[in-house]
Amino acid sequence: MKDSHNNIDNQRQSSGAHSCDSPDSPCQRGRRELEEAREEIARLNRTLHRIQCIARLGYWKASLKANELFWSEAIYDIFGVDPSTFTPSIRAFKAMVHPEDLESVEASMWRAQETGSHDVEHRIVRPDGEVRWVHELADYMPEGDEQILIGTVRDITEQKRLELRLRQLSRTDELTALFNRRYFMQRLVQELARYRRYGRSTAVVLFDFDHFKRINDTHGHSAGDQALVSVGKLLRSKLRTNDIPARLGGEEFALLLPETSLEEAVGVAEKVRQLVEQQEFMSEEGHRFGASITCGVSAFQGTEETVEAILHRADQNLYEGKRAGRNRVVADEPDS
Ligand SMILES: Nc1nc2c(ncn2[C@@H]2O[C@H](COP(=O)(O)OP(=O)(O)OP(=O)(O)O)[C@@H](O)[C@H]2O)c(=O)[nH]1
Repeated sequence: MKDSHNNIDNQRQSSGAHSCDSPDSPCQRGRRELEEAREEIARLNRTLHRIQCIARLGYWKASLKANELFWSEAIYDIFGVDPSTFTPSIRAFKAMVHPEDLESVEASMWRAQETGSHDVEHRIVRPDGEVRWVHELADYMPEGDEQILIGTVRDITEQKRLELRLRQLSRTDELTALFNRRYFMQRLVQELARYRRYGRSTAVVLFDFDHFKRINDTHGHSAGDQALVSVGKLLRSKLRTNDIPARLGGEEFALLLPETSLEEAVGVAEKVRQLVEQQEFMSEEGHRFGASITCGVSAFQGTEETVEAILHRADQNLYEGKRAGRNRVVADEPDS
């Protein structure tokens, strides 16, 4: 009887059907394979995380109704929060969106339910106060009655910084740091559209230095340049923030004054004229000298108004001021 038991045990052990002790048993092999698979997944996750960090890209899944949000590790890095203490939720995410961008983020999320895609660039404010730009791209995938968004978020702060810098450069006059002619003309076209639509009064002042050639000849070309720079500083510090002071080229400047009547624009031009008159400029040898400007002022008027017409009137007024003796402001006749 005992022998027959031993035989059965031997048979079981040799077939390996029920023992996990032997390293070659299917049970142990299974455990090893499972362990290796886990390690492989962990390795892939680390690689994926690394790649996401390099690309500054994270992925997320949001359940809109349940207010649930899953974040991949890279998003915690981008948002500057600690995964061990921060629990993502749609509410918590929205609290970190820059207040000025929240409306467009929410609008894009709602639009996604119709168009199928969520695509928005916006700023976030991290807990340390740093503001970053992100680009979110997601697909809308309803599951039953749950509204699911699955997507990516990419840190585009550096790209935005360069973009903003480029935009700034493309509209800035190099010498005076005022706006350049191109930007002035773009804004003038926009303001004309606003005037036509809402009837908002907008005025233009054109001015240039009097006898600038003499300034260059007497005090040196770089003193002339410095005079232009000083006027740039003066305009930037003395005008309202939504006024557009520009250097059109050479010693010719322009002010685009939104929400400003002809009468008010004459006041602004007169103020600038007096400020320039009171300013002391410096020659290359360190000698102080004075200068003056002549201004031509015009404002949008009538239903047939064009950009060319308002600039032409302002230019004619400037010419008239030069002819009448310089250092003065000449404006359109009201309702001319
Ligand atoms: N320093 C300097 N001079 C410039 C610049 N652009 C133009 N000028 C000079 O500005 C002078 C302008 O001369 P004009 O157009 O005859 O005018 P003006 O001498 O100011 O005389 P009025 O405008 O009639 O009062 C020229 O000598 C130009 O060479 C600049 O960027 N820097």
